[in-house]
Amino acid sequence: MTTTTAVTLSGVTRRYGEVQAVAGVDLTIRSGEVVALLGPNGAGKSTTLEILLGLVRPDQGSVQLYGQSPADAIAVGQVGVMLQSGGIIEDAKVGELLDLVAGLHKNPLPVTDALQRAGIADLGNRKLKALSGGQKQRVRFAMAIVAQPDLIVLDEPTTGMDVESRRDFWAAMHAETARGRTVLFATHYLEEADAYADRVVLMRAGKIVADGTAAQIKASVSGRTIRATVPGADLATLATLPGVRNVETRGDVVLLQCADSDDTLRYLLANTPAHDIEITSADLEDAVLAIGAQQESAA
Ligand SMILES: Nc1ncnc2c1ncn2[C@@H]1O[C@H](COP(=O)(O)OP(=O)(O)OP(=O)(O)O)[C@@H](O)[C@H]1O
Repeated sequence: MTTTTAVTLSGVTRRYGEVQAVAGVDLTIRSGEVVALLGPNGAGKSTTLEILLGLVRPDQGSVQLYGQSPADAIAVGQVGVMLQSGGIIEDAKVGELLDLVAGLHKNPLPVTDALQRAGIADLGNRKLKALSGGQKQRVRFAMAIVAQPDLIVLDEPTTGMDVESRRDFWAAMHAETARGRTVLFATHYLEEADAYADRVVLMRAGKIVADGTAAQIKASVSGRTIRATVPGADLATLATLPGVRNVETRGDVVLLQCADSDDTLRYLLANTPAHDIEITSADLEDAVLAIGAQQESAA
């Protein structure tokens, strides 16, 4: 089987007034990859997906999906989309809406199959406006897969779902990826990226700041954050301690991102009046900060 390229973004930028929402993104996704686009609020994930889908024009750069424009790829049913809002007709019944979407495509799944795969086989006769947020997300998922697309693009698909629904949703998604579909999803959650993606693309301030497997990303941000009250802290000295990646202050509170928190802790206790010390594992925010700090110091 030859490997085709599903997505090519080259030098894509997009500005909204003062905000550089996307600041030069190059991204290639091969057919069959499951890619998480990870990053904090405002990182540029949604704008990147909107550009990729041809919903927003980039100021610069180009986009191809399967070697075509996004509009052409979507028109032939190669792309299924699940965005955060829109796409739903509140007064319609779930089955009617799916019939409508299926009718736009050449080779759709039977609607009952799409509903079943999305875990909402029992909701076909319910009106959209009577559904919970999580159930509506399932309907959006059914709409995304009914055309049997090669590529599924999802923007924060599990928003509004409880833990059990999230788990069911990802099981349904897993069944789609097992069918060889290419998946690109935006998320805030490192755990979702970790569990479900082969590849994690980390965005910050409109740029891709890391791109690799979840294991590679985690290895690059391994370490701990020490949070301590350090009256009169000498930040310059703290920043030069071996293994300290980043130092920030909030008043008297110092936050130290450390590769080796034991060594840093020993130093703080021996040489400073540090107290109220807490040590936590790096979470996504720490990861983004740590990788961002590395990028800035390398620039
Ligand atoms: N239509 C718009 N008009 C003005 N500013 C916008 C618009 N869309 C996005 N932005 C701005 O561009 C930046 C990137 O936003 P974007 O929604 O792409 O980020 P995101 O990573 O998807 O964030 P979130 O996780 O909160 O959805 C933000 O500062 C946002 O306020």
